[in-house]
Amino acid sequence: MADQYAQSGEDIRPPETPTSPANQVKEAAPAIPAIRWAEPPEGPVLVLLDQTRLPGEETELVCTDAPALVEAIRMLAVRGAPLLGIAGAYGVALAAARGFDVDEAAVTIAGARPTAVNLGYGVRRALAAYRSAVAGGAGRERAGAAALAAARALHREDAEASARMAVHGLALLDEMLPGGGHRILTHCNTGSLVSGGEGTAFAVALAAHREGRLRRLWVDETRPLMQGSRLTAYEAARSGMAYTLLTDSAAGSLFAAGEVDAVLIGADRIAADGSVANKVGSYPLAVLARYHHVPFIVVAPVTTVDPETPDGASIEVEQRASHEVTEVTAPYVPMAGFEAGGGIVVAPLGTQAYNPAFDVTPPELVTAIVTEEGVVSPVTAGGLGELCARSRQVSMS
Ligand SMILES: CSC[C@@H](O)[C@@H](O)C(=O)COP(=O)(O)O
Repeated sequence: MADQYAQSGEDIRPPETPTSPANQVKEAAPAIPAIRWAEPPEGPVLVLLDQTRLPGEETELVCTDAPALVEAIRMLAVRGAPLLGIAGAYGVALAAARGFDVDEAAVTIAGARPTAVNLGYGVRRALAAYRSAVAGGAGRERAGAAALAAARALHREDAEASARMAVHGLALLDEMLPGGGHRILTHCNTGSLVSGGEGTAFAVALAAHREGRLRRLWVDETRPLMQGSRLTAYEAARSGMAYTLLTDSAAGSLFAAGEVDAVLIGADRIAADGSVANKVGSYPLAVLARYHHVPFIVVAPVTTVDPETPDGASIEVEQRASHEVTEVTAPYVPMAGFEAGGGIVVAPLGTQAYNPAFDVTPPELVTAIVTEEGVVSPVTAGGLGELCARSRQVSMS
């Protein structure tokens, strides 16, 4: 493997020790928060860090109503399961605060993308708070305040969950890989850009980095929208961790070279049987991990477990436009209507692309699921009964 690195002309070998000076701990999160609520005089508005512009520009996108938020969600300015939940909750509060039809807003926001279960959860939670305030005699303003309080609570809880996932995930890594020096492969983006805190899978890698136990984060670029190269590499670079970017299709040779100790990914929806929907390309990694006897670890909050979806076949996988594959846009430039991306064309005009945003990994390929409540193996636990029960409790709170 060392020879192979040398041939590329660039020495990307892991540092001699995990705590070498090059591996300094810095702040991973962008200077602008992924989401924030602004009160008057700026608001009431919902302000998003426009993730389509990263890593080139850190710019904000201001949403004044539900249709603007729906567009931001569809074009992936705001994305990732936990953050979609938070955005959904704030979206309901926004509709209330600005005098729009709250029920209509809730329906359109919840329907913006189908796979991440957290989006609907966040919307329902804020809507329930709004309705219960109305039922209790509150006027529009007080009911809106109740929806906003629910959104803020979800935002805070997600940050707390993220911190606890990091603790459980790092303990699991240390148990599975005694000796430290973890070489972790991750896919898509699961850091502070998808969370009220430091994220899911990325938060675990960050914890390992801070403890001096991360030797290298291997970052899949994540075709076609490059969440890995644009966002995860950006967060990894900011944190000062040792990381290397690879094309998705290079993962096989990386496993074969014995360079991966564990795979850490997030999830958009976990079915009751332990099937995991995550960014397309996750399932092939699970197959590779099994073949190479490498743990495949999923990190997600309890709210991503969906007791109402019995199995993987029941998960709706979002299909996205052909142009995301037939054109290369860097950064991804949103265009009205989504008919064309306005990028560099890399396929014959008119080519139809198969472009599922997610794939589903069956439970037998999942070594462990890490939540804020602890670690469970879907196979040895015989399903996710307890986690489902917990998720039901949380979603009714
Ligand atoms: C905690 S993030 C888990 C997933 O939401 C993440 O891996 C992912 O697949 C995001 O997909 P995206 O299409 O960018 O919203």
